[in-house]
Amino acid sequence: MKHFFKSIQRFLMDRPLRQGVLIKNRYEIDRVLGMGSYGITYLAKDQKLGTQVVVKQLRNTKQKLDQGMRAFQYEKKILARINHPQVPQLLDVEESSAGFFIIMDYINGKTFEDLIFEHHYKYKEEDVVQILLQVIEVIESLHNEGIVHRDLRIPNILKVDDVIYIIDFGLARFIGDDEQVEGLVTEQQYMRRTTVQSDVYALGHFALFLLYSSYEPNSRKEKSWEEELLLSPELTAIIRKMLQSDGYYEDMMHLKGDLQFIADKKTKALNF
Ligand SMILES: Nc1ncnc2c1ncn2[C@@H]1O[C@H](COP(=O)(O)OP(=O)(O)OP(=O)(O)O)[C@@H](O)[C@H]1O
Repeated sequence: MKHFFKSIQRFLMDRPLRQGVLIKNRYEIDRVLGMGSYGITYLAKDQKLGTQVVVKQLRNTKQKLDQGMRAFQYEKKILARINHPQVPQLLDVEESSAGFFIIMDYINGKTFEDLIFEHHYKYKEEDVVQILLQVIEVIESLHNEGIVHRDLRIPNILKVDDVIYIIDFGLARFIGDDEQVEGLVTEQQYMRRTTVQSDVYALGHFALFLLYSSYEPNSRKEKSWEEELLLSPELTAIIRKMLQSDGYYEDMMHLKGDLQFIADKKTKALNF
């Protein structure tokens, strides 16, 4: 019974804000975009500028938990540090009895998850090389600022008119700012390390996700991605190195160099 009342209380406390609610007397809630474990993300309107913004609210039930508050403060600090045109900019913060909110740019685009699963885009090797080069350009500058994203997946990489944007810095960390990763399975551990290699590793999976969009299975037998995708030996070697199956990339610059080599080779072949 006690447990039942507790869950009802939690449900009521964590109900998303209604449409029309004003944050900081300025940001008018429109609708919920997503509900994560610590936060609720809304699309809102900045009444002063007439623009759309994203409001991320720390769940009321998480305010008293160290972990929840730490996650909120960390995301705020990371966004405040980043100043990149392809990353949402931190616009405002509200920390009062009304709640804890981060206000940032709204990136009105399509995620690669939307593009693959809703719009049925099929990415071929050349496309993937070009997309990776664009993503790496952004990530490399984050790394130069001492930040690792640690959650580079298809729902967090967007396209707006052919320009790539990176969102969701909820798991981002300053490089070397270690934390416990016990209890995670090996693959998660790789992605959660606070080193640049965790982003390289995640981008290896991102690349495979894109490449599988144009894969048509022709047998029921389970095979490795190398056997299924039949990529060029050069791209196979690069992805294997990204996934640390065969050496590893020290940084994004080396990865970019290898990808650029493939891209240039393709252009040269076309010019003949
Ligand atoms: N700046 C932004 N611009 C556009 N859409 C955004 C932005 N930030 C978040 N979103 C969208 O809002 C939704 C929820 O975002 P968010 O990533 O913050 O939380 P989540 O994915 O639900 O949870 P978690 O924090 O556990 O990843 C996602 O669909 C995401 O695409």
